[in-house]
Amino acid sequence: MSWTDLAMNGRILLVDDAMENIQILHHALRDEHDVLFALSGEKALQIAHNQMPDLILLDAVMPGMDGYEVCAALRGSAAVRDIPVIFVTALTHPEDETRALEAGAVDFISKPFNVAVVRARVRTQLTVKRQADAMRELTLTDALTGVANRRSFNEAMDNEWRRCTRSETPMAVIMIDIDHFKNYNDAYGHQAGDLCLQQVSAAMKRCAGRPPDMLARYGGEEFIILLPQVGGDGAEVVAKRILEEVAALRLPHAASSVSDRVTVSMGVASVQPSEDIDPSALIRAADALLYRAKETGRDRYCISAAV
Ligand SMILES: Nc1nc2c(ncn2[C@@H]2O[C@H](COP(=O)(O)OP(=O)(O)OP(=O)(O)O)[C@@H](O)[C@H]2O)c(=O)[nH]1
Repeated sequence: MSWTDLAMNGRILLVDDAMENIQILHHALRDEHDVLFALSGEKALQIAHNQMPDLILLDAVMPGMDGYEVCAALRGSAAVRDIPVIFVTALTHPEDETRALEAGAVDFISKPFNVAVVRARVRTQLTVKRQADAMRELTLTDALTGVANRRSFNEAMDNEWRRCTRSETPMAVIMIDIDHFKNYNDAYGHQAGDLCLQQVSAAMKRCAGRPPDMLARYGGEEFIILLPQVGGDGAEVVAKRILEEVAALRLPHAASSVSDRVTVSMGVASVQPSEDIDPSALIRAADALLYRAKETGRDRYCISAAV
């Protein structure tokens, strides 16, 4: 994506209780962006959650929920916290501007607005937002395999742990390690090793692809799968599928004592999350079971009922 593209084709949500203001802004932005609108703060929050706009242009003074309250509500919700907000308002005092910025707005446009200025400011904020998104993506993704990294996994684990505690649903994790991977590198070279990691991770991703599931690279050749709202039985189905998918890759591994193909070992653990248990206990349990899978012959999974 070029620098110019970064500033175009955004999804912009216009929030104003006066339809004529929406119309002017819509007219100004529709050629460059996909424009949504809401006539109240309440509706704006609903659309923000459902449509995930890239940017919100928000009127400060509205009946019912005003712009400051909408901004605070957006900042309080993890799902929409990062959507930038530009205040658009007839208020002209520096205190109004300060209040908007303190509420979390990234910019402030005064009414009556100049269409060219609005367009330019929207382009700027869209570019900043997209750069921030790309940066976030980089910090949460493993560069070699494209799957989540350990940091991203830890974040998801904490969030899902809380969610499963609240909803009283179980959680499972599968710790996965490629068998005799050191020998693989030694036999085929580091580049082939990298390719193997990419192929095995892609195969595993196909096995746990439901929205809350997460595959992450946990260490060098160690991966972990987070399965929220899944118990031991469900996790075992995923583990079996992984054995099959990795076998189906048919990647030669002449330096393995287990098979002439690349294989994996897994530890599968599940638990009913609660505030009394630390999420790390589940990971430790999966790790111990992975160790047992290695000890008892590799190319298999070991599972325990619950932590
Ligand atoms: N090619 C490649 N190799 C990696 C990468 N990260 C870690 N490794 C290698 O993975 C190997 C891990 O080896 P060990 O932990 O000794 O285990 P193993 O050989 O897989 O043996 P078992 O786990 O007991 O089956 C080491 O040789 C690391 O250098 C990577 O990004 N690319």
